[in-house]
Amino acid sequence: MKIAIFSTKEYDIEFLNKANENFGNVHELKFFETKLNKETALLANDFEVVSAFVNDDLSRETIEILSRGKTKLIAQRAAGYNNIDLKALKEFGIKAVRVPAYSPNAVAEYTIAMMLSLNRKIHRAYDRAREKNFSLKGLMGFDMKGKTVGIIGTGKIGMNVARILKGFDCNIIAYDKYPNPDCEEFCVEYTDLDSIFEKSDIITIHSPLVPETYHIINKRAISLMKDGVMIINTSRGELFDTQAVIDGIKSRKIGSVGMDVYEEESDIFFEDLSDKVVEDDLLSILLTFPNVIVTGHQAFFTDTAMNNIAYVTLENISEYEKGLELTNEIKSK
Ligand SMILES: NC(=O)c1ccc[n+]([C@@H]2O[C@H](COP(=O)([O-])OP(=O)(O)OC[C@H]3O[C@@H](n4cnc5c(N)ncnc54)[C@H](O)[C@@H]3O)[C@@H](O)[C@H]2O)c1
Repeated sequence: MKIAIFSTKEYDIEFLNKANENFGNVHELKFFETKLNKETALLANDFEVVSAFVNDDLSRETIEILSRGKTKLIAQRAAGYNNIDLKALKEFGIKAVRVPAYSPNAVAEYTIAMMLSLNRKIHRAYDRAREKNFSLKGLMGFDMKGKTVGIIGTGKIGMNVARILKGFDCNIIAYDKYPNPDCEEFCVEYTDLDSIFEKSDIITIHSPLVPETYHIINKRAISLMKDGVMIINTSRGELFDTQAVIDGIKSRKIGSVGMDVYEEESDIFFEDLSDKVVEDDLLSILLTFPNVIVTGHQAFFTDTAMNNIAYVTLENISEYEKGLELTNEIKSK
């Protein structure tokens, strides 16, 4: 089957070609480096299957253009699918599949890496050592043992964060719209959202981006938090009200922030902009703070995750091709 694969970097091509060998190279993969959006959708005119990544824009307009061509299936190479208009998919008779769990460990481990780096100021010590500055001034952290960590969203990733934090002897509290009974073994105590804000030394978010979670970290939430709180977002940028987070850092209410995602990341992340002027003022401000770590949506990026993403994407497409039930179908509500 001919598949138009958008937003591809060298590493995507490598892993998808390798996975295709497992399927006897039956899939005809056409790689497009460009993002999929209403301007580029015509490139997929002749393809029954289109594969997209997190910052591809599958809004109604894009889907309508795809529907005028041959496209019948969107294969999302990710777990989250907030970039896809599900109502439009239904309207235009296009199905979508995703990779629900390519490696929750990858994202959970990265979340912990961010926590530890911010706490122990590894990012600052690294820069200092390169300048042969071995002063410890400003590098003091805190023991993780006994600290209260609030996890918002205890699905596959949030639960793995709890599993790792149990090893640090943290006190783990959580909020989830649908609490996960499997989390109990990691000593997770469920509570309401405001209590998470009020009681946590560290808050980490692992819920999807849905209308209820949009700007879940906002001015009001921040006002309830402990002074010096650490907040980590490896989920989706829009869970942060970025301006409110910046204000919270400036007022010293927030002690540190780790962001692997950003509200306006779609034209910025995954690109090398090192010789360009970045026009995004909020991002520019965030990058000036010593107590903020911003990374470019890399929490998923391990060899295990890349293998799984490539393999499950092609398996999803094979199911479609054979007319089988789509195990990982994204159902419109
Ligand atoms: N940075 C990255 O590289 C990266 C990679 C993969 C996933 N993610 C993000 O991580 C998110 C979580 O992934 P997952 O695999 O753990 O998903 P999951 O579906 O297993 O878990 C999500 C959890 O959030 C809960 N939830 C749903 N609505 C909620 C609400 N309104 N308030 C609080 N909790 C709510 C669900 O009940 C569930 O327990 C994804 O949606 C995606 O946005 C980021």
